[in-house]
Amino acid sequence: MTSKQANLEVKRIVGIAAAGEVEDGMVVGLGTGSTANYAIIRIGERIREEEIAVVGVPTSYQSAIRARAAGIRVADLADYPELDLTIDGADQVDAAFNVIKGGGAAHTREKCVADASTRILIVVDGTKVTDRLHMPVPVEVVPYAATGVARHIGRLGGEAVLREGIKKDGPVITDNGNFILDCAFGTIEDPAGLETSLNTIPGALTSGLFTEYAEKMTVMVGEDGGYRILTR
Ligand SMILES: O=C(CO)[C@H](O)[C@H](O)COP(=O)(O)O
Repeated sequence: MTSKQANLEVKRIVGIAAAGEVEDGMVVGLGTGSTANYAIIRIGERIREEEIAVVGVPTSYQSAIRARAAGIRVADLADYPELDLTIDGADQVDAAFNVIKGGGAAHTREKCVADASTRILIVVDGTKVTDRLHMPVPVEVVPYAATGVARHIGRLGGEAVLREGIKKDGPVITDNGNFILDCAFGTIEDPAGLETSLNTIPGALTSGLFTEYAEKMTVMVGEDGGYRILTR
């Protein structure tokens, strides 16, 4: 097995475990990315096997497409402004449960759904757990303001790089029609303060820093053929 296959297997195991937390009658936020996809597939299987009623609120076109394919009834956040549970992946999680998301450029909708949820289950592999957040923070920006936002990021001590597509020439366009700036700050000493600063930049829609949800968050870490619950 290659290391990529092994990593996917870890994501599969933890995604399936998270789907086990879904109960009959729940409205569930469906995160974006490879780990969340495994949870979506398993929720669909459980709906058929156990005849449970679950409504899914997707966080992206990707999760909406996957949810429909899995047989999950899909609804809008506007239909269900309060959710029982959200299952989502992450790119980095620190010891205080501050999280960086947005590797898939879906963090704006992911943050809206997380905010509306009573509980958040974050599903990651062990490589994403760190003492201090240090990876670049994705910031979704209105294209008109991208240059100005990048200058603000520089004044905050960061370095912003416009994300470009892998299978598309030119900038990545989010599900909301915006650009992504990946903003490197080195080790982030004050994640909550940085999130607040990023929130005040005109034209910056949403940062991938999630610092306000630790109280309602459970972090499941896949490893060694199983998973563990991270403690804060
Ligand atoms: O934030 C995200 C998408 O915007 C993803 O949840 C995050 O990038 C993790 O993805 P994966 O489970 O594929 O590693």
